[in-house]
Amino acid sequence: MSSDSPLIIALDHPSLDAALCLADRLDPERCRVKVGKELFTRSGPEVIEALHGRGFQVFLDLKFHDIPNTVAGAVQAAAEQGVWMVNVHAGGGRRMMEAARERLDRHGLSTHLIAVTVLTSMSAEDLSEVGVTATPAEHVERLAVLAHQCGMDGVVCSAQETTRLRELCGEAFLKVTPGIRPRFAEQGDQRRVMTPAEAMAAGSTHLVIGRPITRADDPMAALTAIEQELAGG
Ligand SMILES: O=c1ccn([C@@H]2O[C@H](COP(=O)(O)O)[C@@H](O)[C@H]2O)c(=O)[nH]1
Repeated sequence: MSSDSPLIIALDHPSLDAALCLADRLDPERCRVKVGKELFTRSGPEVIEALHGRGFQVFLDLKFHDIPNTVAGAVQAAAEQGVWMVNVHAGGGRRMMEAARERLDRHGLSTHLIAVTVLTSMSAEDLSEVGVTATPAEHVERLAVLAHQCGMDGVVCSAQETTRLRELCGEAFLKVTPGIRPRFAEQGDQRRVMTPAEAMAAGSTHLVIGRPITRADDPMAALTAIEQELAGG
């Protein structure tokens, strides 16, 4: 089943059962789902099969970052499980991203391959502490242009950067944006945030939303409120 919705729900749960409990309340026509490091490390590929069995398209968010040969193999393994999207860190560089692209193409695997630019939890101060003197926006632009040149289908960035990336990399280049915070939600550890409606207006193609839904007292009511915000109501 495929969804026209831009919403990707981050199933950041500590067990397979907890993740499927929420997935069973979600509708694969209304959203996609994301499996990240915690859930995948606990449950392994079984979670992907279980979500596919329920009709969901799955973004496997493991942010691969290693030498080119290792990342190419990991991306191939993910794509062979039939996931809709997989990602690598753009900071792994040109040869790493090109190796991942080449591996998927050589095996005729159509999984979307995207690159993480600067984590949405990072501020200018965080970047400077790890030796990056550019602003988050400047560094995102640099990494996104590199990812585009390397044949990535898009990037993970914050919604604050998408307008500029649309100019630099075009409409078709995917802009997958976590750090989405509806007005009712807490910011938590995220630093470069936007509301769902602001993010779509700025040019995000997909919105990744976790805790504002998964930690809500009523997750389905939170999802409905976000859908209504996006519908302009
Ligand atoms: O830059 C990034 C890349 C990935 N993420 C992931 O998205 C979700 C966001 O969850 P929230 O609870 O809505 O903050 C989470 O799985 C992250 O690992 C990100 O936030 N920023």
